[in-house]
This record gives sequence, structure tokens and C-alpha cells, in this order.
Amino acid sequence: MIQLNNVSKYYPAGFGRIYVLRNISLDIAQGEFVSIMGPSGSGKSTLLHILGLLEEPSEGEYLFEDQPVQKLSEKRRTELHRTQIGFVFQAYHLIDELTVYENIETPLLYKGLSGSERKSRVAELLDRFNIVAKKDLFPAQLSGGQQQLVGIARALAAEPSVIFADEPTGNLHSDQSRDIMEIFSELNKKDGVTIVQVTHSEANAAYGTRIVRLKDGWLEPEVAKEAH
Ligand SMILES: Nc1ncnc2c1ncn2[C@@H]1O[C@H](COP(=O)(O)OP(=O)(O)OP(=O)(O)O)[C@@H](O)[C@H]1O
Repeated sequence: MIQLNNVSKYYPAGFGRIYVLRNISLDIAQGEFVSIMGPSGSGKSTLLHILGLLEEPSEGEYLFEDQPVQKLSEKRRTELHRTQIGFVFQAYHLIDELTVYENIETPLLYKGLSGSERKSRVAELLDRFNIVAKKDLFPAQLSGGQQQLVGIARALAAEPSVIFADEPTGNLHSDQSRDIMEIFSELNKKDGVTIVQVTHSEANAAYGTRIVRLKDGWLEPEVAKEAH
């Protein structure tokens, strides 16, 4: 589903370059639940942003469902982003001026669904995440955990095939973190959604099926997960 071939990312610095990612080759199959781990500054968020089409590689190739992403037109790339990809941010990134209901509805407006289709899809998500009672509140009126539930509901609204999550529980307490990880695990197992998360937490990573480790922008050799 996802294939990176020799991807590097660098920024200009003085007369040279600072490499943030170096020669990354990575395959992720449909249905995997991958955790990206590594020390602060090792390039985890940059890698996730490239995978989620929020940033472009400096070198190398990215194939999303066999399509070379860099060769797609801007329009086609935006469409791919809106229809196939859900992104969950550590700091939620909800729209402050919109209610919970409207935040979740936003991706559906882009998708061109009818009013009644949007209504039933949002109702289903509110129900699934137990936030029906919060639907008319604004993000500032919610706890962090509730805001992240809205962030996940919004990411799922357009029924993406993959969710990218950048430290989704980084600002949450441990019991809230567990709830979010259980939601991800269920989405992955029951609905077959591919999940790629950046996390510092081994406990969160244990919910996944595979761990990918970065160090100084390099991908470390993977150790096969022991069978349980
Ligand atoms: N626009 C930029 N210009 C220059 N350097 C950048 C830019 N964006 C990121 N970097 C550098 O890239 C490196 C990797 O950043 P990244 O956010 O991917 O790391 P990370 O592993 O996610 O770190 P953390 O765990 O602290 O969030 C950092 O050293 C950062 O300073």
C-alpha cells in the first residue's frame, strides 16, 4: 500500500544541508498497525508528514497504492489526501470556531456528500465515540481526551484507508491514552484501517503489529515481533 524508496529529506544550512531523513526504504501493507519510534529529533514527524502527503521528500520515491505521489498533479494529490488519508495530530488541530459536529462534518463537505448523508455519517461517529452529548460544544469546552476523540472522528469521517497519527496521546493521561489506543486497535482489527503512529511510548507501540525505529534520520534494522 505504501512504499518509500530511498527517501531523503534535507534542509539547506549555510553552504550545506542538514539531513533529517536519510535513504529511507519502507513498505507498509494494507492492514498493518505500525509504530514509528526513536529519540527526539530523529525524524519521526517528518517521516509521518511525508507519508501523509503534508511534506514532500527531497530525494527518492513515494508510491501510495502503486501511484508515484510526486508525479501526481496537485489536484490528484489533494484528492488522494482527502479520500484515502486521515491525519491525527498531537495538539488536535480542531477548528476553534466550529462545533464538534461541524469539525467532524468538514471533511465530508470536501467529499461532496449530500446533507442527509453527512448527517448520518456524523451521527454514527458521534455515537461510536460516545460524544453525542458534546456535539454542539466548541473544542475549548472539551477535555483533551474528548478533543482527541473528535480529532479521530474527523480523521475517520471520509472513510480513509489509512490513518497517520503523530503522538496522538502525547497530551493525554494514561487512561485516556489507553482508550485512544483501544480505538485504534479496534479500527485496525475490525475495520481493516491501516494505522501508522508516531509514539514515544512502548505501551502504545505494543498495540500495533510492527515497530519501525529511526535514529539520526536513519531507519534501524527491524527486529521481528515475537509471536504471542
Ligand atoms: N523546516 C525545517 N528546517 C530545518 N530543520 C528542520 C525543519 N523541520 C524539521 N527540522 C529538523 O529535523 C529534525 C527532525 O525533526 P522531527 O520533528 O521529524 O523529529 P521527531 O523525531 O519527530 O522529534 P520529536 O520526537 O522531538 O517530535 C529536527 O532536528 C528538526 O530541527
